[in-house]
Amino acid sequence: MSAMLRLLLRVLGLWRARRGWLLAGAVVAGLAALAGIALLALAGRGVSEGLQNSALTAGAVGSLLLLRPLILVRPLARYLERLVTHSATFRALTDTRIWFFRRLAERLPAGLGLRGAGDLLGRIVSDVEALDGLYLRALVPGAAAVAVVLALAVMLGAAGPGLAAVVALPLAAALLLPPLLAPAAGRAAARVAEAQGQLRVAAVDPLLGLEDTLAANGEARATDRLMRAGDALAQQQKALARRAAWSGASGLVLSQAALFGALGYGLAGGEGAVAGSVLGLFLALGAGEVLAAVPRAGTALAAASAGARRLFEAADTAPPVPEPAVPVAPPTGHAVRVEGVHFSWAPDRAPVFNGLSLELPEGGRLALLGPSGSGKSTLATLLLKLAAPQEGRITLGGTDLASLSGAAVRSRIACLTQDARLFDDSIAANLRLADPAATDAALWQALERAGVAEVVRALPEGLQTGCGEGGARFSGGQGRRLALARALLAPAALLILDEPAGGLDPLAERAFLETLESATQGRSVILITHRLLGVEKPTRILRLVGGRAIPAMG
Ligand SMILES: Nc1ncnc2c1ncn2[C@@H]1O[C@H](COP(=O)(O)OP(=O)(O)OP(=O)(O)O)[C@@H](O)[C@H]1O
Repeated sequence: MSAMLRLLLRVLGLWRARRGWLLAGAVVAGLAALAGIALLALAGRGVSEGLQNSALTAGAVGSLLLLRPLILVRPLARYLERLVTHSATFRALTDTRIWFFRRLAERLPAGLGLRGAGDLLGRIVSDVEALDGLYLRALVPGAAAVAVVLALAVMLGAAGPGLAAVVALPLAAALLLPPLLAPAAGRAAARVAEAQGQLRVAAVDPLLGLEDTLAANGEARATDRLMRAGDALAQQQKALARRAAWSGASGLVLSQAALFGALGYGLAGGEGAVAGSVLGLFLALGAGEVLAAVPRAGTALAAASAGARRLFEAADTAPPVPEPAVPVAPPTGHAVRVEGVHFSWAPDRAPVFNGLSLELPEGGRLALLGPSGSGKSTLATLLLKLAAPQEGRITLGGTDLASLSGAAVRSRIACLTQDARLFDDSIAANLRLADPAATDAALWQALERAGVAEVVRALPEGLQTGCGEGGARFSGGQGRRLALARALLAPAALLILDEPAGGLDPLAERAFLETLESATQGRSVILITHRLLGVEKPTRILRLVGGRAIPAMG
């Protein structure tokens, strides 16, 4: 329980900025519940006065007159409760998603790594969504139920302490159900969240690689995996539902016990106890409605803590490249020196670099060759400060990358890879990722230099044309040129081109490399490639061999 409590308290900590809304929601919910209780208390009083006196007494008339405004207040309070609690939840969950996204962005700079897209999608969508139960299905109904039980105890206590004991005690016991049931439900909810994650991976993975799935006739296997994941989820959900049903039934038993208590009080007390008994019956009925939501609070707490655990698990992994506590000011120059760098991706992985050293003066054009797996892309990752060397250092304009913020490094060094992704947005929005303040004229200039302005001009919607997911609207070559235009827009002095023409047909490849040569004039360039076609004009050629760079002849 304490682990669960810690998780839930940490979630509430994330929602600190929304505490005004959250508190207001709980207060309005408490007031709405109390309005319902007041309504039934007045009705009970009116009925018991009527039972005791044959004629309508002033008290009975007063109660009935007060009922009228309360009948209106109650639905209004309910409406307000929904409005405020849901607004509070949406705001809190939005904050959580943004917080989680930021944490992921800091922790996965070199890509998703071993975490699948489906798994992370599940965490950012469903696990965050499960947190709404903490507030909407646990804290809010809990606050309302506590307010109601307290009000009942006071009102019935005034009528007779015995009455308060037989009615309010079973209802107060119902308040203990969520904390009692939550730990066991928590384990079931954790299994449901895990199974949901597996289902999402089973669905998203084959869809992300749909062409490959179809090409390998893998639909049947993908469907089978999906079905098994669905069955496993259904089984875990059934187990959780069983727990929810048990806790619902226990809550109902306690509400019935309160009703019987009121009835028994009347029967045992004779005529003098009728008024109290009727009041007790009405109040127990009214409280039953509010308390009906309480047993479910246990499962909601469990589901929220399972979601929180998965969220924090991903959010708390150590960032691969810690930011310096006080970053130094970015240097003015942009010469690069790699000095005795040792690097491996993980302690149990073979090192990629064993004392790598190289230099690139300002304005230099370095071609970096090497067989597959020799670490060419890894060097780009280190230069972009998306990973950090375990030994040695890399300097930019004489300043160690370790003492610069990642953002400062990436504002001086831009990268274009063969996998450069166009996002499902307009051409303009895709280009402005590199420079949000760029004017339309600057966009056109970049498109011109990337040799793709003609293509865009011919589109009816021009810069506003949507690219489709992954740039599906364009051919491979066109997409590459749009990505180049984006890289050119970045005000970076050093451009890393990682297999920029990879995957294009020989003619398109040559044409694209020619465009690159002219478009990147005036900047330092590191061209990562398997082979040189002769179009490139490097000032220096190095080959990566055995984790070091040696001069090469192309
Ligand atoms: N993000 C990553 N996480 C873990 N390991 C990685 C990552 N990127 C590369 N590696 C590993 O580092 C080693 C070097 O890979 P890298 O991609 O740098 O080589 P490369 O020379 O660019 O190869 P290619 O020419 O095939 O692209 C490989 O063993 C690869 O598995």
